Amino acid sequence: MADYNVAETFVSINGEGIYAGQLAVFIRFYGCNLSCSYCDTAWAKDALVRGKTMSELDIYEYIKETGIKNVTLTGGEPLIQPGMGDLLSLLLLDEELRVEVETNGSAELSTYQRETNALTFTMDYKLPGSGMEAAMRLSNFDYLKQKDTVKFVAGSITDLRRAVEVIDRYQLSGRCHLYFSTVFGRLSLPDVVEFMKQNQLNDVTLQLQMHKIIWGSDAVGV
Ligand SMILES: C[S@@+](CC[C@H](N)C(=O)[O-])C[C@H]1O[C@@H](n2cnc3c(N)ncnc32)[C@H](O)[C@@H]1O
Ligand SMILES: Nc1nc2[nH]cc(C(=O)O)c2c(=O)[nH]1
Ligand code: SF4
Ligand SMILES: [Mg+2]
Repeated sequence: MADYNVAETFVSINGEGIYAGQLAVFIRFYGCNLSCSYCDTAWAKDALVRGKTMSELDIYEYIKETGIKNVTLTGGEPLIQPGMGDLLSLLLLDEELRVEVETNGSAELSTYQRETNALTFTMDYKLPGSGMEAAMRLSNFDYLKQKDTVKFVAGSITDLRRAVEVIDRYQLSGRCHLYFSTVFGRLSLPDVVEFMKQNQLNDVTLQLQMHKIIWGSDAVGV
């Protein structure tokens, strides 16, 4: 039984990814090994913030108390928490739950056993504007399944061009979901759509962070 450092827990609608628009219970883990230029959750790795300690059972019981079936594990970076494999195994024993892990692309994915569609990874590929591209673990692409997602958060058209290069070079089209998002408020959205048209990006989904549209970009706990 491991203990996990949890920055916050809440129920909201999922604003991102393949379950966007559906209710989800969020477990936001404390701490991150990267430092993206645009991080909207930098407080969750601030040394002054004390996360709460929760065991696997505490987390499971909290999830069940909410009555919500979509579970999003995020952070910070969830996959640097020791014991994460045990937590995932426990959550997946409950066939009612659908677990999504938001991960930053630097953590090893091959260690997680996945016979089930109830666990999906949304893996960021950090683009040049993040300052963190060198940390990407490219071998993760080999472990992605159809229901997983590679997500590119772009702060410029240069970033979008790099995303297309990565999709082409690693032949990601058709292998998993591909999402574009913008660093919130940073890029002109018509320009992003124009870029998608120009590049005939038939397999890419543009997603806007729905929770920021609903509650504003500075709201926490939503
Ligand atoms: C806060 S991160 C936590 C999970 C993990 N550390 C990661 O980076 O994927 C969750 C998602 O929010 C995205 N994100 C962070 N800051 C953002 C911003 N300012 N605008 C748009 N998306 C942002 C990240 O790229 C990631 O896809
Ligand atoms: N409502 C809402 N949906 C989200 N989907 C992914 C989030 C994240 O921070 O990983 C997030 C978040 O912070 N809030
Ligand atoms: S990896 Fe995720 S949590 Fe860490 S700094 Fe980047 S966006 Fe923020
Ligand atoms: Mg967020």
